[in-house]
Amino acid sequence: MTVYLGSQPNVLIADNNLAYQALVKKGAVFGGRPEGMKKIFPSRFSHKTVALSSYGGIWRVLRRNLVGTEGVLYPPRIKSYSHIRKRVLDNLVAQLIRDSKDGQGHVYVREPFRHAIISFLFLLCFGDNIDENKIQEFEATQKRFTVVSTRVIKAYVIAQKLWKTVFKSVWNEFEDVLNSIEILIGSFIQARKKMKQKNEGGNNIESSSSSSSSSSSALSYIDTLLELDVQDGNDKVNSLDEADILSLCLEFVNPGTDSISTALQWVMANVVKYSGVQANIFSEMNQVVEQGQEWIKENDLQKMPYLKAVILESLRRHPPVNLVTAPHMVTEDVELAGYLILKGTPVYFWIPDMGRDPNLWDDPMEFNPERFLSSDNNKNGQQNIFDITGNKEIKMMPFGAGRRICPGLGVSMHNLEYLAANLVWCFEWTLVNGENVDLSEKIGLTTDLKNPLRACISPRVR
Ligand code: HEM
Repeated sequence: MTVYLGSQPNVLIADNNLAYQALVKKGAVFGGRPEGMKKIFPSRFSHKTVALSSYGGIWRVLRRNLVGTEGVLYPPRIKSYSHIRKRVLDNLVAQLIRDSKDGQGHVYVREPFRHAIISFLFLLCFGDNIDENKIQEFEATQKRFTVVSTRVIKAYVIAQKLWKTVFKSVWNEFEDVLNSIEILIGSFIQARKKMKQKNEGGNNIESSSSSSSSSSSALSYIDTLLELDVQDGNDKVNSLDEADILSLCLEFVNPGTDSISTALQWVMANVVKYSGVQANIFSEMNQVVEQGQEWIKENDLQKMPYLKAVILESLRRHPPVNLVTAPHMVTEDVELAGYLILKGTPVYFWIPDMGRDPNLWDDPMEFNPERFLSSDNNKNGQQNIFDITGNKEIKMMPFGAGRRICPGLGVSMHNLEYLAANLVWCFEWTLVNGENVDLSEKIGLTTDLKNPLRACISPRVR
């Protein structure tokens, strides 16, 4: 049996409160991962990743390495990657200007956004000194990997254990793309190892922050993985092998790329559709940044509650991830709302329903950022900030909730705010003549716009 929480036709139980109980109160019980997911991928592809590990020792070590105090996604460290974000922003703005000249003023945003996000995650993963052409090579291979992986999953759903025999061409294609990825990532790992050896005895890897020199600087995910020891049952401590590192790097770059870039596309679709929203963001920015400032800086963002409300409203109304990326599995028999859910049962949470519950939100299908602007002020005179983690109650859960909550939450929110703010600061966005923005959804691994966003942009003069 499979349990779905949400209100889709095949759903057994529909209630936000149940999601809260399952994910937060009984988090450890609902924190497993079905074994079936691991069987899909061949053995050379390691299963030692955060998302695929069941709740327990290995999961804890890998997750702490990612988001704990020594990790690259540790929230206070996120701002220290501002040089990478600025490099990505400059490229994105230049690309949009080029595209708008070719397209007589209008641009399609999906590919430029995707390239910006993959560049950011790539540089965070493999080191901030890598050239643009390597990013492009990786992006092309990664795109192929995503396409082929989707075929693999379909083949597995149809033929289960026999998929490699029944769908031999898919298997060959998968082997081929894995080879390319292995070679590419292997070369990044070697380059990073060499650079570390060169720096040994001298520079601390975190100390400098140059972004263009060949001796890189900011802590990268690869650095943390190369140093990591994992206890593999029976008290045996091992360092990660190359297959583990490969899988962890893919886990770092792949899901984040599509989810952040799709989320950014939804934000900008609403900005273009509702000119009042754009005007409010721009007016808020004008009140907090200095005159003539060329771009919105990281520290400016915390003075922009309206911008944050727009991002939250977009994630509520259009969560990019629909079913929690990987299904949860119940690790022991548990009772939920009178249902006995047996150990080993996969449980899916239909994320969009959680944020569109009419019992919790007025006019849930309306795009209304003001709903996040609480009139209560706390002691410091700052606006109360909506708790997106769901720790107190679940009203929406674009990043999941509980122990398995997305470790990329902090970096994703920060990147979304930074990029959306700067896109409005650099350009005025308007509808292409005679067109409206179509907010219909296309549901896949992420929920994308059915018709990719196209808009006119005019650089703002300052
Ligand atoms: C807008 C951007 C993003 C959204 C909406 C999103 C959403 C999600 C959701 C819904 C889950 C499932 C949580 C659960 O199982 O309960 C998840 C898990 C995960 N996400 Fe994200 N994600 C985003 C960005 C990222 C980024 C940038 C990274 C890494 C750099 C990342 C890495 C992961 C990992 C490793 C997990 C598995 C966590 C675990 O099993 O403990 N995500 N994400």
